[in-house]
Amino acid sequence: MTTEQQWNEEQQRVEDVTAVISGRIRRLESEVGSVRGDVVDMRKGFWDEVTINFSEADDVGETSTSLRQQSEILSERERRHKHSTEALGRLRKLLESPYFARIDFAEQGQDAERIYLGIASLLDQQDEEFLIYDWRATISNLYYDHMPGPAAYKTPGGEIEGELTLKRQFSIRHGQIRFMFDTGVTIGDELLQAVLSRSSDAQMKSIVATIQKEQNRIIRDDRSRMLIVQGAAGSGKTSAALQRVAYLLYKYRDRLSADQVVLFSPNPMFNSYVSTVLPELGEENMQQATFQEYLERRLGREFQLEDPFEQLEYVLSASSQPGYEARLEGIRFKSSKTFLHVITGYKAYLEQEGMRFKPVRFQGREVITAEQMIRRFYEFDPAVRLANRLELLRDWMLKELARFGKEECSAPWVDQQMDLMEPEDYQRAYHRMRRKSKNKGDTFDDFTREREILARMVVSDRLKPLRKWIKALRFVDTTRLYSELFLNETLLSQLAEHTELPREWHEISRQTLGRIQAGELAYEDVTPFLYLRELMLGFRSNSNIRHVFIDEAQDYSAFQLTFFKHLFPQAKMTALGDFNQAIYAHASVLQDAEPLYDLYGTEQTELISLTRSYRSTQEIVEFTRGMVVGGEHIIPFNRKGEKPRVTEVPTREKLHQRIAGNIAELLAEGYESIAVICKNADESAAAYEALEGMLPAKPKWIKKTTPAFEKGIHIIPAYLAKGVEFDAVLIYDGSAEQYRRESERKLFYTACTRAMHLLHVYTLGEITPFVSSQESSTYIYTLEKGK
Ligand SMILES: Nc1ncnc2c1ncn2[C@@H]1O[C@H](COP(=O)(O)OP(=O)(O)OP(=O)(O)O)[C@@H](O)[C@H]1O
Repeated sequence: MTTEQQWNEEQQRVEDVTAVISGRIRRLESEVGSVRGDVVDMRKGFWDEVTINFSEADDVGETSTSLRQQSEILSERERRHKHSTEALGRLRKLLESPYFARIDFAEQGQDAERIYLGIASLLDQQDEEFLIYDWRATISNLYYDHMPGPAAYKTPGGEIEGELTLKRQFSIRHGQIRFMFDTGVTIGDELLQAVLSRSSDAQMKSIVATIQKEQNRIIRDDRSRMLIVQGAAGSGKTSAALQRVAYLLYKYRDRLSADQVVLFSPNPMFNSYVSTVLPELGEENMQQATFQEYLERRLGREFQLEDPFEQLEYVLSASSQPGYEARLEGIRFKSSKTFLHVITGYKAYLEQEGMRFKPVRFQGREVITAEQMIRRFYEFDPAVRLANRLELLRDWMLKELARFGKEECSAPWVDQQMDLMEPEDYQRAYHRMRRKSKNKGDTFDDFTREREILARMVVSDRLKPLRKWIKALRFVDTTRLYSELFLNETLLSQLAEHTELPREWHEISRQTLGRIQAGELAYEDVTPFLYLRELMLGFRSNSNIRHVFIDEAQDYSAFQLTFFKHLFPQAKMTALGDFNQAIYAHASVLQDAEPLYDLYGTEQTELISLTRSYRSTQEIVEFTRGMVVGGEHIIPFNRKGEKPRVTEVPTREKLHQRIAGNIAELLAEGYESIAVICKNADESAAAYEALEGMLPAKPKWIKKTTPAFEKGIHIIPAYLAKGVEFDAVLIYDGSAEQYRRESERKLFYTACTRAMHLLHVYTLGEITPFVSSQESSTYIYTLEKGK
């Protein structure tokens, strides 16, 4: 316990530090104000101050120097303005809450130094001593990694040893200490308790004050090229990822900017959910994207692309349709290592034989036939890489096309076309001719030359799209090449190197080809298709990105991760996920970590596991962990709540009455975010329609396109609830009818683990085996009889 005197001393310090912060804010405000004034003024006067006179050659040089100088001054001021505005933002945050912890550390043989930790550093008036240390500074590690007693931290100059004599935590708001206490074993169980007991928010929160030791390892990992985090539901993977971004931006601030970091997340709503964490820490947000957005950008114009949710909806809802099992087998196969191997082997095969090209057609005639192209292509030196040979072919084709164009000038259609030409076209031709004649020293009053140039112009205009098409290597028939894998079983077996093909291969092929013919690509085909294309034509990459974060990494296949590697060749990767939440039908990259290690090699790869779950109460974790393999390793955080309830109802009408009644009670008790989690979109639609009129407040029906996450009552399919959390979760229908297949186990687990404080499973008829196989003491069961 801290004494009153200690409290008063600390309060006094808070006031002293706050006064320094206020002073600095005032100073910076007037500076920012005046810099902003300058910038605005300069913008206004920009063109007035530079002399524009292009009439004399000398003046041109002078003018551009003058322009350059002006623009340099302007951008320097803008940089300063941005810098000052950011500093001001951080100071305002510090004014709210200057620090959250104090540690006293005595280096060997020296007196203890008091170190206060906050979201940014602050020096005293003389710029000599740190009043606050940034939580990301090396010395701050002492707070996260050590309990009172002997302790050490690493600096670039070596390890500093000593003793941690005090570890104190604060909650400070508006210059007042709300609570403070000295902690022992772990980072403030009390503070963590307090933080976790709060109700959920529409936005994810920063966890700087309570980062746990194992999470700190993730945040500060500097060595690995590939960092894999396998963590239980609610173990703080996303939180740690975001703090890691903040850490990297701080540590490498002279060479890393926020736009060089990208976070891939499962859907747009999740993006909005996490978007405030970095700004809350005084940092600019990283880039955020979904993999689907990328795929759409690359292939969306050529095909109608199925998205992952459509695929999942099919998997969850179409089990009675013919061809269902084959599609499932196909999904698994197409995301497997074998298929990745098939695609890479196929490329090697194509270097020798089997290429497919589209002929160059002009007005219904084949200008260059596919056979000619194939012959040419395989005549190039086989030692030259496939992508380079395609470039050689392209150059040859462009020459062929030019030759064809020349010949075509005398074709009758060109004459006709020339008769239809407008005066502007003549004007253009005239100028062109003049230019050319000047170069050659000719005169241009020659009727035949005029005709010739006009004809060339007509032909060239007509051939322009073809040239563009050739330059973009669109003549490579990737669709035909990909289809070939499903048309030619012998070839596929050969490429699969005796790995047995799926049992229903014929049906899989039929489905794949059918979709391609209809101009569609199933989700499981999109990445392999694009991968094949990039292997042949060369990978498009973004070398500016230095850090890639992949959240919900279990939802990706090894194929997709390989893709990321090529896409971001200069980046380090952090992949965070939970194999127990792998809800897609394809093999999860986290199920078997081998492909992940293969990506950059064991040497450069590190795996960190998080087993402690912070989101849900102890009772909810004890209930949910029984549903998954290895669940016994998940450790609940010691926060008590009510046992989950399971209520079996006889009719749908009763189900809706009970859920509506329950929501009304929860709202009355002050719960602010409540989710009715359904299995899929159809069930959510039905639930929404039935419940909408029965509830005291309007619920939000969450769809895959919902852009932002808000507080309130949500009706949501389980797969969209991934990554987010709610105060109370009501499972709409946890019956055996809905959740019994192995693939549905993880979906059900994901749904239940979204609950922070309260979980209630409703079931229409017999309860899912994932609950009934549980220890009955982990939940309270009620059976409602009657019709
Ligand atoms: N060290 C911590 N201090 C305070 N809160 C924490 C800490 N770690 C995690 N939490 C809280 O636990 C909850 C779950 O965290 P988060 O969403 O990051 O977990 P996750 O592992 O990504 O979960 P899931 O895989 O289930 O989506 C959040 O409310 C987060 O604020």
